[in-house]
Amino acid sequence: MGLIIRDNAESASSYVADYIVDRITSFSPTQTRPFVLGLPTGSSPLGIYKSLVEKYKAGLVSFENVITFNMDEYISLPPTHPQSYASYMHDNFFSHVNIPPQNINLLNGLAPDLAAECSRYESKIAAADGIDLFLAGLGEDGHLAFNEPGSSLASRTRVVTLAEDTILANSRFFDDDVDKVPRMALTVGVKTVLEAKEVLMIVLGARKARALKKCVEEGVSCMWTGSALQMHERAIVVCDEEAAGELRWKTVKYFKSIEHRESGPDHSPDQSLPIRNDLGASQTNLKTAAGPLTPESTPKATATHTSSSPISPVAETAPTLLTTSFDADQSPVYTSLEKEILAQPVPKSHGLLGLLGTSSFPPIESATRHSREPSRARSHSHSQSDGHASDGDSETESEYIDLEPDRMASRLSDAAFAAEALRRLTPNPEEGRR
Ligand SMILES: O=P(O)(O)OC[C@H]1O[C@](O)(CO)[C@@H](O)[C@@H]1O
Repeated sequence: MGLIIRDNAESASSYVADYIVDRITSFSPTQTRPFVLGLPTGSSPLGIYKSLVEKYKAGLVSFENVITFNMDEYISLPPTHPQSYASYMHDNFFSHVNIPPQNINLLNGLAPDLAAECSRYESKIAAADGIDLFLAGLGEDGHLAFNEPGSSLASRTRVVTLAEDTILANSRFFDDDVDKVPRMALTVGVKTVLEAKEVLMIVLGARKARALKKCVEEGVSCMWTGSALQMHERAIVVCDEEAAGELRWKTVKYFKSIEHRESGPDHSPDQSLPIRNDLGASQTNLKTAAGPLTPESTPKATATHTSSSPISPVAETAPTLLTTSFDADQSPVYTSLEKEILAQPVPKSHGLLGLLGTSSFPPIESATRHSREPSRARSHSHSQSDGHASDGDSETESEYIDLEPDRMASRLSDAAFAAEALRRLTPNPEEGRR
């Protein structure tokens, strides 16, 4: 999952609008090969729709060969109701662009058989050969479409009961009267969204900060269904600074650094947008924890491995960035980012050394304590004084600080090998001072 952080809602929305326009134009849709776009409602996408309408009016994009599927609709509101999502889409987008009415797909919250309506919708998505790009928002309770906390991550289009949090949040569109908010809705499922070829999620404002943190920094959970995007190979979350307000500094720094490293001082942030490549299909400059994929950073002659498994944005970074490509002399070909990582000092962690595959190991150290008996005594007296039970063998981290040559080396049968082992061991600096 990639994360793009912009200063404010306007620049985040314009990033997304540029992205969508680029995807549609590079796809070059035709009547027989239309571009299929999934769409959300709510306050978050308003700036995106405004920008898309402007771009259409400026002749930068056409929706003539675009098919849309909206993600959700309230049950019981007629399409003409000002707060129905059908009205919302008509007012904010469809009536301003050249999309043919037959290309618009909306869930009908008044259908006599709601279950049949949901199956019809899934079949229609399948008949359109799936959704190319699903634009999504995020609820304050972390919902993706109307997949409220507890929704199955394998769910499909269905009838749902809205959560109290959502009813409260959406009451602002119903004269602040919670009683006017419908209690039920139709929504595409989490799996329906995950099956899209690409997902872009817009998250704006401080009231989404907690949900964004849950979805980006914590595990995939049915209690925060937006977190399911971690399982998608082509998912990007675009947020503003306010929504990013509860993310860890490490997370923000990491994702910003990917963008900056990619674009560099001479490149505009537009370099982060999808770029059409000469293979015919449009290729997206995705920001993943395994590094961005761009035609520039992925020369055709080389193969760059990017993991398709969910990757924590916070934890492991460097090991996943190593390119597995080689030039004619079988020497590894590294990107500038990888060269930068490889130039960094080798961490003094034995666990990472193996992953880095370097031969410059630091001297072998033994974790054997200088003397076990005094340590036991310390541990024992400590456990007695603080009143906690102890088996008398507990070992605290501080007890491991004193290192000495591994005495086991002297027991090696091969004398030359033992001498070499002893020579390479690091003596305990305290030893000499005693
Ligand atoms: O942007 P808002 O108004 O906070 O709504 C969040 C999300 O909730 C929904 O309204 C319900 O799915 C989405 O369409 C929207 O993305």
